[in-house]
Amino acid sequence: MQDTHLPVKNLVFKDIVVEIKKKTILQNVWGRITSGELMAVVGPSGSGKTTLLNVISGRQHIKQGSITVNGQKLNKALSRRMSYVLQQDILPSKLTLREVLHFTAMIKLPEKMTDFQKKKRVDQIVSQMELEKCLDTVIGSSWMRGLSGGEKKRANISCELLTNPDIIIVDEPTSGLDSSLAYKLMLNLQSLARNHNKIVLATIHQPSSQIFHMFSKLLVLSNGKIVYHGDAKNTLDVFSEHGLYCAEHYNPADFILDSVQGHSQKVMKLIEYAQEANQNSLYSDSIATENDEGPSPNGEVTLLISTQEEDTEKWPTSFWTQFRWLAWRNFKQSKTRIVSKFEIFRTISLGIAIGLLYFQTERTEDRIRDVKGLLFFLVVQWSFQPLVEAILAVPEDKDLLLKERAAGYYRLSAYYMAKMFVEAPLAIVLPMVSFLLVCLLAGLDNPGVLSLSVIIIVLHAILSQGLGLLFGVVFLDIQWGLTFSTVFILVSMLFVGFYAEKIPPWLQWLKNLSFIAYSYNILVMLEFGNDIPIKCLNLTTASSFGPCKNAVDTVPSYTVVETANIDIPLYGNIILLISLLVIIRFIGYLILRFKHRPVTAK
Ligand SMILES: Nc1ncnc2c1ncn2[C@@H]1O[C@H](COP(=O)(O)OP(=O)(O)OP(=O)(O)O)[C@@H](O)[C@H]1O
Repeated sequence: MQDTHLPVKNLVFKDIVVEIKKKTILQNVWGRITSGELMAVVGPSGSGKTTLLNVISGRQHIKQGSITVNGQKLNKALSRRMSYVLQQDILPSKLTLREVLHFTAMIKLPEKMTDFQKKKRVDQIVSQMELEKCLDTVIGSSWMRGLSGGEKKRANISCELLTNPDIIIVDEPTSGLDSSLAYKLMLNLQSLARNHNKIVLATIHQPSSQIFHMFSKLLVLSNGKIVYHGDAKNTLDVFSEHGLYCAEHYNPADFILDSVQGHSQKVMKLIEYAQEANQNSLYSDSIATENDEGPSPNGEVTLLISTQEEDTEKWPTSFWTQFRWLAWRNFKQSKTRIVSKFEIFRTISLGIAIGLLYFQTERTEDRIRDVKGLLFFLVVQWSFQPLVEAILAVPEDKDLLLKERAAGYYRLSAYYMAKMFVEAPLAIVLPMVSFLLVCLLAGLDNPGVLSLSVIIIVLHAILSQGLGLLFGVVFLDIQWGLTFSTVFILVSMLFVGFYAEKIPPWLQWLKNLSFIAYSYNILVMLEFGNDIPIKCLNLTTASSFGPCKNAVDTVPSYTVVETANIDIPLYGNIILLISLLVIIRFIGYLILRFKHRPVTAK
């Protein structure tokens, strides 16, 4: 994939200053790493290691400083030659490792590679990371057994290695692993640097002495400042020159970490020494300064890329490929929820129960309210069910989406369309089956009316699902999503006019927001908007239905619509329903795009 590129020779970062919420997290941090080297970033917890990796990978805004690759400022094209393995192993829990690697290869490797070449690339990585034995094991989660911690970490790294990046950034690769697994994993990373000429940059919390000796370069941070930066093998000499002596047989990494806790006089001297080294070596470095235009005025990572380059290289795969593979993965990940026997049982049994309650309802004056009640109930049922399902579906892949967006895996539009496509059966098949079942049992079986009503209930369910996705992406939290949606649906129900016919004038406007009202009104107009006769009761004087009071035997059905206080005509309601459906989906997309824009990887 990189054949057409010049090889990456070095990565240099200079004078990096990061401030978060007015707190200085990194202060004049600098460093240089060349291909074939493994650089470790060590330091006490909270010293700024992850922040530094976020900066180098272009995911954290900086107040000051610059990052260059081969002397060229970091830009989108160069960023694509880096891979960032996050500390957390965020992978789709229900897929097997083989499926995850296959998906990643299909989405991330360029379209011009054949499927065979992509498969070969996967095999190569699997063998490099020694993952052959667990290819058919599911990834797993805290609720479901799957890959072990070490396997999951290697799986995570493998996904990032598929594109054959030149710069590999890994945050805490050994956390949670036992010493032998940690050692093996670091051997893998060392081999990537040494044998494949990559630049490998990793933060390590507490390396063993065996692991320490694998590092070519070391960068020691304390409270956001550099205490040491240089060859790993020279670290102890520099420390001892400043009065910090490591006892024989003591783990050098432990010694370094113990020494830099707090800012003693000796550590302050080391910080000064590191700053001097920065002045003396790095600024005279011709590679670092070549093509370097200095820090951007606002201190942010400048993305120097031509429009043409961006257009042609922004995504490795087309929208269609991304949509297809995202739909495939989404289905695999959510199929137990989408094709759920519980869901089918709930829908059918509830359908039969409702159908039997309203069994073969006669067209008589006293049953008009029952039929309207049934239609109202069905609309409410298909408001709650798809909406709740969609709210539960969004947080399911929140972390995965944020991680993959930050790494530029795919277009957000491809993700959103795939999600809608995969979730669609819940909003199409189930309401359709349930509605037909209930209506046939209840005797609402006029073929013309029934077929149009089914379409309306499906549109309503799709709208409710869209609202669920919208609330899901707004809150990205199940509890908040469910709480808000319950209030929203219950208020929408109140404003239909079914429970309260006289709504106070100052609250009338809320009627327009009731999405339930549009669908319910349409169903009433379809069911009663014809001249099929309704039998009046004999009690003409006591009749509760106005049109029957004129001592007539029957009245046409449309008199129900005329007396129903519906102020928008049938087509107006249909247009409003469809418009709402499109607008809600679009707002959901915009919120996902702009509210949850990935900035940092942590
Ligand atoms: N979004 C944020 N808001 C406020 N403070 C933050 C934020 N992100 C990071 N920090 C602070 O920045 C400092 C450096 O954090 P960072 O995660 O880079 O440290 P670290 O060395 O990677 O720590 P650890 O080894 O525990 O992962 C910490 O004090 C942290 O609390």
